[in-house]
Amino acid sequence: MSVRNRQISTSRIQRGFYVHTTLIFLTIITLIISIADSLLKIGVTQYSNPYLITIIASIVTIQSLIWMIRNKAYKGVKYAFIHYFTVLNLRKAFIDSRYYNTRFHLNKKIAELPRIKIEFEKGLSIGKLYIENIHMEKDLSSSNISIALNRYVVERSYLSRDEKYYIFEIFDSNINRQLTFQSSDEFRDFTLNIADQHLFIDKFTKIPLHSSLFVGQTGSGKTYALYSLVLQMLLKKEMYNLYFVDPKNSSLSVMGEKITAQNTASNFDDIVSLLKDFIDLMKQSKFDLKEKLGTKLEATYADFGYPSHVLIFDEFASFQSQLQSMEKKKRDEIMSLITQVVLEGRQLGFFIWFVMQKSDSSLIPTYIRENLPVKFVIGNAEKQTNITAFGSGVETKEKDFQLGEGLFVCPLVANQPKLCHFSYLDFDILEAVNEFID
Ligand SMILES: Nc1ncnc2c1ncn2[C@@H]1O[C@H](COP(=O)(O)OP(=O)(O)OP(=O)(O)O)[C@@H](O)[C@H]1O
Repeated sequence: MSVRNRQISTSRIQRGFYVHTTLIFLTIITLIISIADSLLKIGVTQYSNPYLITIIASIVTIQSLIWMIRNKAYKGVKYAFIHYFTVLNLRKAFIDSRYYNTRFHLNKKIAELPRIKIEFEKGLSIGKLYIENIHMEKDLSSSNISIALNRYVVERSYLSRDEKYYIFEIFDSNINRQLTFQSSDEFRDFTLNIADQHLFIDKFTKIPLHSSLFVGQTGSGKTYALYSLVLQMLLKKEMYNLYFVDPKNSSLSVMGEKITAQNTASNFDDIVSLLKDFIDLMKQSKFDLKEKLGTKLEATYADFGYPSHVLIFDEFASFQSQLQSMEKKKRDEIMSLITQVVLEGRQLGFFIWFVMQKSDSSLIPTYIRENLPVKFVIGNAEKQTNITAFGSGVETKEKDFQLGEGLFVCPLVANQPKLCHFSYLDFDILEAVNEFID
C-alpha cells in the first residue's frame, strides 16, 4: 500500500488554495461590512455589496465553467463527475507514488504531474486514458493505474505513436459485457443488424473471419461459444459455407449433421476425406480468383463477392493423437493440407477453427498455432495454456472467468489479450438451427 505523500503540492492545488482563500476572504469582508453597517447605520453596504458580491459570483462562475469544461460537462452531469473523480484519484495516486517532476515556484517545491486526458465511450462503460509520458524512470504499470481507477480496470496499455502519452484502454468492471438472448428471434434480430462481415462476440467485440484457435477446459463454454458463432453464420448463409469435424462425435456433429450432413465428418477416414475436399475447393477457388486477385492489390475473396468456407475442427487433439499412430508419410500429408489452409486461406476465404482443451505443441504443431491470427482462451485456463496461446512475453492477468468468458487476440481488434464474453444462449440451440436453415 502506498503511503500518503502530503509534503508536496501541485500548481493546481496551489491555485485552488488561492481561489478558496480569496473567496473566503471576500465573503468575510462582505459579512463584516454588512454587520458593521447594520450596527453603525453608515449606509456603505449599498455601495460595497454589489461590487463584492459580483466579484464573488464571478469567481464562482468562472471556476464552475473551468470545472465543467475540464470535465466535459457537455457530455452530461454523470460523465463530468466520473471524469472529475477519476482524474482526482489518478492525481492523488501520482503524488503518493511520486510519479511527477519537481520544479520551484516562489521558492516552494511543487510537483508537476503528468497531464491526464480521459475519453469515455459507450455510456461510460469503456474509455481511453492518456497519461503524459514525463520520461521518468518510475514504472507506470497498468496495475497501479487500475487501483486508482476504482471500478475501472485497465485492459490494454501502450505508448502513443509519438511516445508523448501512455494510453490505457479501460473498462467498467461492473458492466456485464455478455449479451443474453432469451429466444432465437432475439438472436436473429441482433445478428441481422450487424451488417458487415464481422461476427459479434459480446457488447463490445466484433471480429472479422480468420483461422482461429478456441481453447478452454471442459465445461468452460467453448461449444456454446461456437454455437453463437455458427448461428450467426447460418443467419447469413449466403456469406458462409460451414464444415464440421468432430472426432468425438459429440454435440457439434449433431449440429453439423443438421446443417450440412455431407460436410460433417466424425471418423478418421471421413475427416481426412473432408479435409481433402476442402483443400480441393480451396485450390479451385484459387484458380477462379487468380485473375481477379491480380486486378486489385490486397484484395480478398470478399471483394469479389465470394463466400467464405469455415471448417470447425472440434477436439483437434483427439484427431492429432489418432494421426500420431499413422505412418509418417500420411501424417505429413495431412498436416501439410491443414497448414496450407492456415497459410493461404485468408485471401481465398478458407478458414479452420481449431477447438481444443489445451494447445500445447504436442497437441497442435507450433507452426500451425503461431499462424492462427485469432485465438480465444475461454474460462479459467492454466498459465501454460495462456503462454502457448498468446506467447510467453504477453502478460495475462488471472481472473475468475465465468462461463463463456475469456481472453482473445485478433489482428487490429486486440493485439494483446483482451477480455471477451460469449453470448448467453437461453434457448434451444437445435430448434434455432432448424429455424435458421429453413
Ligand atoms: N453461452 C452459454 N449459454 C448458455 N449456456 C451455456 C453457455 N456456455 C456454457 N453453457 C452451459 O454450460 C455447459 C458447458 O458448456 P460447453 O458445453 O460449451 O463447454 P465446453 O467447454 O464445450 O465443454 P466440453 O469440452 O466438455 O464440451 C453447457 O452444457 C451449457 O449448459
